[in-house]
Amino acid sequence: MIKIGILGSTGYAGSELVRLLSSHPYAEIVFLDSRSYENKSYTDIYPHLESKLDKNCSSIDLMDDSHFKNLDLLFCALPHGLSQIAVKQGLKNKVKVIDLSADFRISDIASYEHWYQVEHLAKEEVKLAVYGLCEINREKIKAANLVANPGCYPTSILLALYPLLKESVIKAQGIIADSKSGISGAGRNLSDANLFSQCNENIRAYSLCKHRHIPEIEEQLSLYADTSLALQFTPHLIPMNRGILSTIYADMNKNLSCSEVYDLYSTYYSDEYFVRLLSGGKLPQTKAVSGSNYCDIGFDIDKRTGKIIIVSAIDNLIKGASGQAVQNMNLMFGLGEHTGINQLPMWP
Ligand SMILES: NC(=O)C1=CN([C@@H]2O[C@H](COP(=O)(O)OP(=O)(O)OC[C@H]3O[C@@H](n4cnc5c(N)ncnc54)[C@H](OP(=O)(O)O)[C@@H]3O)[C@@H](O)[C@H]2O)C=CC1
Ligand SMILES: CC(=O)N[C@@H](CCC(=O)OP(=O)(O)O)C(=O)O
Repeated sequence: MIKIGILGSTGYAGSELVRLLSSHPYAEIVFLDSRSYENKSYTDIYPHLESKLDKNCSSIDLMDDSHFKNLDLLFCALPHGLSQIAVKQGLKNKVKVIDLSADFRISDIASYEHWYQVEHLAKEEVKLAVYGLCEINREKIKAANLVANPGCYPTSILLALYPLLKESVIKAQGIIADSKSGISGAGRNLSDANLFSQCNENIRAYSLCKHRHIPEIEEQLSLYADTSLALQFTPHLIPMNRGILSTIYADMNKNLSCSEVYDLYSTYYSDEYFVRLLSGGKLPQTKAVSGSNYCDIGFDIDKRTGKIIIVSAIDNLIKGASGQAVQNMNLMFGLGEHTGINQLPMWP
């Protein structure tokens, strides 16, 4: 069994992790960290896990090495800026770490500090981190001690663009990504902007030209394209609990038909368990991936404008966070990649 500690276990990402690990055949949860619910039964907070998990929360003092003694793996599901000391302590105690925050996703520390407006306290560890987009970095993840789990918007955009940039099918400059997210993407913390009465029957764009995922996405896309690039990214909040739909516009570099582009995508993804390529005019929708670790991708080419429009859908809390984190765990511990995360989507 893999002995696991979870920091930030009561947040939305943390609680989905707990749900998935509770039925994972090789996972044993050692501690469920929480500042706010110390000594409370986890199922008092999350009743859907009743009789599946009999454990109280504990507030973990990260400076106490004894917490790491019996651990194989630490998941950090804390808000960004708070994982750095935890990761340092985990690695020092020879525990593998998967961090769900943005703290280790960006290799350019100056860029991280600029976009996140915090000083990085674990700069050396950033060099050890592998960007945990499983379909693309699988071999590196298998050997990693520290995995930076990708952001939710980045996962939906990067998987959609990877084959096209690798094969220079599209121009690297001028890509536009327009994404919509359900409200759980904002986490469980109370905020005026996330009140039901302000989100329901409402759609709004936010963080125009300055969303914190921009440097993360650009860094990865630049690697695929082998040139630096700037992405136009606009996120929207929509009145749903979960789900991300990204619509991405790019200029074609080559005069290819839809079936040729489909074949190209297939060479990258036909063996990928969690990427579903849609054909025959079908397009992704959030409900068709809800509750699952799938990323659905569809596209069309507009011959009038010379653009390809790619649409991708994920569940922000699963492939966009906790499902991908478990996929990373499976890779790091030599398990079948879909162990514990092969739930089919819910419908309706
Ligand atoms: N929500 C999503 O769709 C996604 C989230 N992520 C990432 O996962 C991480 C967790 O996100 P999410 O679960 O949404 O966030 P939440 O706000 O829902 O949960 C974070 C949890 O961390 C704990 N915590 C510990 N210290 C602090 C602190 N100083 N301030 C606030 N909370 C604290 C809190 O639990 P307690 O008080 O019990 O200790 C809180 O419930 C973030 O880094 C986020 O970026 C990544 C991809 C998608
Ligand atoms: C709807 C909403 O507010 N979404 C969050 C992004 C989700 C998240 O938690 O960020 P990471 O993926 O980097 O961890 C936001 O825009 O900040």
